[in-house]
Amino acid sequence: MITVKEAHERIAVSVKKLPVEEKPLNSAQGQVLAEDICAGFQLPRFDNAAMDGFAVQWEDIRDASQEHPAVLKVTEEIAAGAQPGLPVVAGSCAQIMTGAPMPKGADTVVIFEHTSGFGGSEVKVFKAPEFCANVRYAGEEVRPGEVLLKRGERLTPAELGVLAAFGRSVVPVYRRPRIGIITVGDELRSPGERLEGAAIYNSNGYSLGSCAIAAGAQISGQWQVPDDVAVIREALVEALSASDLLVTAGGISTGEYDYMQELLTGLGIEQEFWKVVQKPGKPFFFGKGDDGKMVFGLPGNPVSALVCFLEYCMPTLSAMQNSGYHGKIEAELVEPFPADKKRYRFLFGRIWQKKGRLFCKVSPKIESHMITSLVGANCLIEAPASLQPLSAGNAVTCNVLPWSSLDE
Ligand SMILES: Nc1nc2c(c(=O)[nH]1)N[C@H]1C(S)=C(S)[C@@H](COP(=O)(O)OP(=O)(O)OC[C@H]3O[C@@H](n4cnc5c(N)ncnc54)[C@H](O)[C@@H]3O)O[C@H]1N2
Ligand code: MOO
Repeated sequence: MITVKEAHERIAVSVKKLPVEEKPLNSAQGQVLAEDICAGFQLPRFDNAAMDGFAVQWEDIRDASQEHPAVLKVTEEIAAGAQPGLPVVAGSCAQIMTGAPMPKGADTVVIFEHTSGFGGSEVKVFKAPEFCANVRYAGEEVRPGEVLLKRGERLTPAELGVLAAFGRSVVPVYRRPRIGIITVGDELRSPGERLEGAAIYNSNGYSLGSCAIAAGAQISGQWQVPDDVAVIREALVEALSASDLLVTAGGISTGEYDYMQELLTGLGIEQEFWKVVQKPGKPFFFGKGDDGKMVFGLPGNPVSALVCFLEYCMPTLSAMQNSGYHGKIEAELVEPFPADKKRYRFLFGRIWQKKGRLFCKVSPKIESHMITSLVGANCLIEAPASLQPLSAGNAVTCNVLPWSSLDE
């Protein structure tokens, strides 16, 4: 048996980064940038109107009022995407739309609500804005060559919007990890099937698959197999050839029908460790193929499987994409934490913020078969082995779930 820390270390040194690929923007969401992206041009590219109205020389309208409007000759209309034709000179102006380039000579835009309106050859201005109001200046947002996005950033709507604004149609990203998920057990049935006798529904396939997608992975296949050596072996061979990383759940303990460890090593997966001093998830297995493919053998209990995935597989999937994994934070217990006497313990719970301090408590259901202990949880709380339960007021480490956030 090895410690949680050693398990992390063994896994971390085994990670191999995935190759870089050029991906069309509209299919790159959630992938990780493989290069810094610099601005190819300034933004805005040219001075332009921030509001619909009239591009004017401020000197002409500075004293305009309802009673004494300034009257200007309208020389042209400039729509967004059009080029101005004539310069604005003293006594003249151009009707201009938001985003349209400012004509030469104009320094200010008067919004149309403060004028007699669009359409005439003359316009009355009833109210003057500040000098240079309603103009967006070339380069005020981004200078040419400026680093816009850094390698290692995950592409969310924000990054995708920025890339598109600079005309990128493809983007260099680390390939998504292809993950194979095998769930094992004679008792398993898929949701939608009829349950008979002592059968149960396969929840691990779904919860682990969902975690993998949250980590930016691509599921290469899901295999739900009975406790049958030949069938499991076939699934393992298929899944290994289709995946960069393989996760199995179930059959990894020491029961009569727990074949996974033997089958994996029999297929040439070199065992790095099997069994970690943790609760839940003691019979956790990790090994590598001679091609470096990583194999995680998770225990079948639904909470144990998820704890192992969150603690070990999520950071691995991030590291394979050269992306950092969000850090853990400390919070103060408001209720006791049932520390284990011998094993490092993980329990789902809630963390929240109050007056600048972080507090947490464990979910009411804490056993490793209780999948509903996750409902309403937003973090995984952890604590080293201790002969006494930890009391309210003690600090513990929390890992906010990747799909959750801190409560206010
Ligand atoms: N004598 C011992 N018995 C057990 C030990 C031990 O050390 N000595 N370890 C216990 C611990 S801890 C765990 S965790 C489990 C892990 O066992 P396995 O990985 O072999 O898992 P299974 O036996 O296949 O299943 C355990 C449990 O989980 C249910 N299960 C399995 N797969 C799914 C799934 N896809 N969806 C929902 N539920 C699933 C299964 O029906 C069992 O109830 O072993 C303890 N026993
Ligand atoms: O360690 Mo097992 O994973 O407690 O349930």
